[in-house]
Amino acid sequence: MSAPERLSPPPLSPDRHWALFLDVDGTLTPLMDRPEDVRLTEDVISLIERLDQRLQGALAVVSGRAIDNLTPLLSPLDIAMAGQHGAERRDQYGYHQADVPESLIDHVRDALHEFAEQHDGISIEHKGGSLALHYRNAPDLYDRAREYIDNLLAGCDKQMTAHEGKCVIELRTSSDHKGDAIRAFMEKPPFAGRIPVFLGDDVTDEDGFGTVTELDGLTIKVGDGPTCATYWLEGPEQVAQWLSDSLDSLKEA
Ligand SMILES: O=P(O)(O)OC[C@H]1O[C@H](O[C@H]2O[C@H](CO)[C@@H](O)[C@H](O)[C@H]2O)[C@H](O)[C@@H](O)[C@@H]1O
Repeated sequence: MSAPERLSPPPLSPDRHWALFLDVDGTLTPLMDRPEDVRLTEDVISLIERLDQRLQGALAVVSGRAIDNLTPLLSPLDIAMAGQHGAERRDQYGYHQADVPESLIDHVRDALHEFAEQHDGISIEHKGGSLALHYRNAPDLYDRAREYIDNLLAGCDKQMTAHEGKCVIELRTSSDHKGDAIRAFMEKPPFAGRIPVFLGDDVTDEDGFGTVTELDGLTIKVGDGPTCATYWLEGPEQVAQWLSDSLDSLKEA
């Protein structure tokens, strides 16, 4: 992986059939101190709605958030979604979730809350089948948090794995990743037979870029950081502009 070359993506052209996959935090919306304070603007919601119609439903958000959390965030949209980095998916075929060993999740959740109670600025997000420890408001505590998590997971026979994101350590039981979710969507209508396009900003989006590259699609990295994506956009504002340009371009069909 290398730093992106900062090649601007062209808008989606009307002569091809595209399937659009969108990350949420850092891509559709700027990062904020607290995940629960994030809102999508009405403009972005409207763009997604019109693109979803134009692409005949071949649009999905692919997020680290839980679907239960994405649903109100994206309201009133009723679109395909993958949550918890691919551990769950919801589309016209129903809801699919990787197996969740609940006693393990409960044990790890309690241990993480214990750590958070002892360390100001640390917060825990419980997503159902996975968990996240946020340290954006206490970045100096990263080393201590990572060591605590490594010890905790070693004591659980490594049935969960830890993944780094932006000021967050995500703990998952599922080995599914964003690329697996995109591949699963691409196997069925309305996605099947189309060219996938994925926009994402974080380390965990690299799995999505890898899969989309294998499927001969387009990959767009948002913001700084090493990536295997081909194209680059500076931030959520530029993403919204690209979505708007793509919508205009697709209307020409
Ligand atoms: O895959 P995404 O849709 O980008 O979700 C990744 C994680 O996003 C959220 O955390 C991040 O955004 C927060 C709000 O801006 C920020 O406070 C935090 O530091 C970031 O890591 C979300 O809370 C996580 O569950 C997602 O996995």
